Amino acid sequence: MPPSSLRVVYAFAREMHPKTTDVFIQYGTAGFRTKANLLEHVVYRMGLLAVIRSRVKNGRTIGIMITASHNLEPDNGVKLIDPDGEMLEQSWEDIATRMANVSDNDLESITGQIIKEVNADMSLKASVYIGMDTRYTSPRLAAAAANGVIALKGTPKEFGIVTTPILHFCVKCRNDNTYGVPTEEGYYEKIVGSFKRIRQKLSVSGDYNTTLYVDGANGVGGKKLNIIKKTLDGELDLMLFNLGGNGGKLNLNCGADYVKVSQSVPVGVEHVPYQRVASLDGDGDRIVYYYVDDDKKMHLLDGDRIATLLASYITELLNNCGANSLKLGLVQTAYANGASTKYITEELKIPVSCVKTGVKNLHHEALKYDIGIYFEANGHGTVVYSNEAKNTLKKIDEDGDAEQRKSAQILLDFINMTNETVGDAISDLFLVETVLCARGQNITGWETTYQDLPCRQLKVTVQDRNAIQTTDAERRCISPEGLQERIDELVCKVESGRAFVRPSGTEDIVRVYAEGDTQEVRYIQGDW
Ligand SMILES: CC(=O)N[C@H]1[C@@H](OP(=O)(O)O)O[C@H](CO)[C@@H](O)[C@@H]1O
Ligand SMILES: [Mg+2]
Repeated sequence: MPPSSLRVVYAFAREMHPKTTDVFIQYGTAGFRTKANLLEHVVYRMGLLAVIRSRVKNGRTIGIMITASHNLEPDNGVKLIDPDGEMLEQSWEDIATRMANVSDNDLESITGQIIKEVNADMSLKASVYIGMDTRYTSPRLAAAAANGVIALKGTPKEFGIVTTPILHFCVKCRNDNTYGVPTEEGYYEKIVGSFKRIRQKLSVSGDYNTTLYVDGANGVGGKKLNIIKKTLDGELDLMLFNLGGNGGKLNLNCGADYVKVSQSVPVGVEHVPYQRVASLDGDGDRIVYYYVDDDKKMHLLDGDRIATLLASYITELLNNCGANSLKLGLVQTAYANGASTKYITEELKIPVSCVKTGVKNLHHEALKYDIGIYFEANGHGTVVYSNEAKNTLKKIDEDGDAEQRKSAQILLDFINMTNETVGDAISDLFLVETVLCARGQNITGWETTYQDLPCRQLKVTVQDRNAIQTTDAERRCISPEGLQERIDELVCKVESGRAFVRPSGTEDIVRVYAEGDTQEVRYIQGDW
């Protein structure tokens, strides 16, 4: 592109999407996230960067998602999606941060520098998919992203309001047409279609009940389930709550993050004892389950539970079809409940690894297995399958005996129902429902597999959260000096005690996590 036309681009940026704040913003665990009114220039610049990234990837499609997930309505955010539907490659996070913080005057020269550094051929075509969540600030930001793409002569395609995982899925399909059709309908066809196919093979039996209540967090996930609900032909009876009407506010006292962190039931949901409820987050990439008992006590079945449920079922199917040579493993973070890790290692006898917080870290570790299951305790996770795993199962489906073929077919549908690009509340919901149905199990049956250790998570505001540095997958602190020794002193007095602190990558706070064998311990050690 000749320099004169680039100059027009930057004049346009100054005019239409000026940088109005000097507050430094960083590409964190899940992209840029802050108050929506501070983001317009950042999103425009991410439009420019997505075009550069697409050209570095030979014109393959890149995604831009406008969302602040579980944050409250005044916030918003933006993140880039790489061609395989994965989170942006880590080395580009610094590039994104540089581009977001430079002054309007220096935008032109920095962009030029970056184009050189990454060796982008600016004569190539570039394609960018743009999606957004339901926030009232999202359309304006999505338009800024599209302006950025057009400015560098890329081709934007706007998907409107979609869940984050739907956009990841579409990006992947656009670059790999064997995965599916890159549209919202293509997504339903693959995920929901596979669910219905499996249901034809499994009869509803035992304690399983086809009614599922859903807390939609007043976000996009509930809205999409409302579309899906009409196509389920009675295979699953969804009762949807918190769909954004009746004055319900996005993520306010509802949704997966609220339920997990506050360990309380969301507002806006009718509570019937022992009825299982699935709670989604604002952009539909996280899910946790819960129920209330006769005493109105809430029982939470979080991401660790979902991971163990899926891992045990997949192991069972692998054994049934004689594909035991495939290596299956589970990936967690330090926030995983100690009881779940013990159950996975001692009962399921499945290898488990612990990595740093953030889905990208879990995803990459999971890819090391033939079948890698990863979940954050907060309900963000999925399963990834290697080509070797898929081919082995297809071969069994062709050559195996009747029993083996039956299990291989169920597993192949199970794979099809999985959004392998990223954690996906809708896909995970269908996976969980499939396992419970196959086992004739209700939510209390699922819960009995192990008992969670009581735990608490707190947020602490400090002057400089980056003063805290960690090691060993964030489980130990190396700075400031003396902090880890003090934690150790407290923890060693507690049976099954474990605690750690780490700076958040999405909020300006430090997170403190502690667990022990009884809830009371918390009061004895009042200063936790
Ligand atoms: C303890 C916790 O839940 N942390 C969350 C949170 O990250 P922090 O870096 O802890 O702020 O947001 C991430 C993005 O949604 C999510 O991946 C992660 O699990
Ligand atoms: Mg989310």
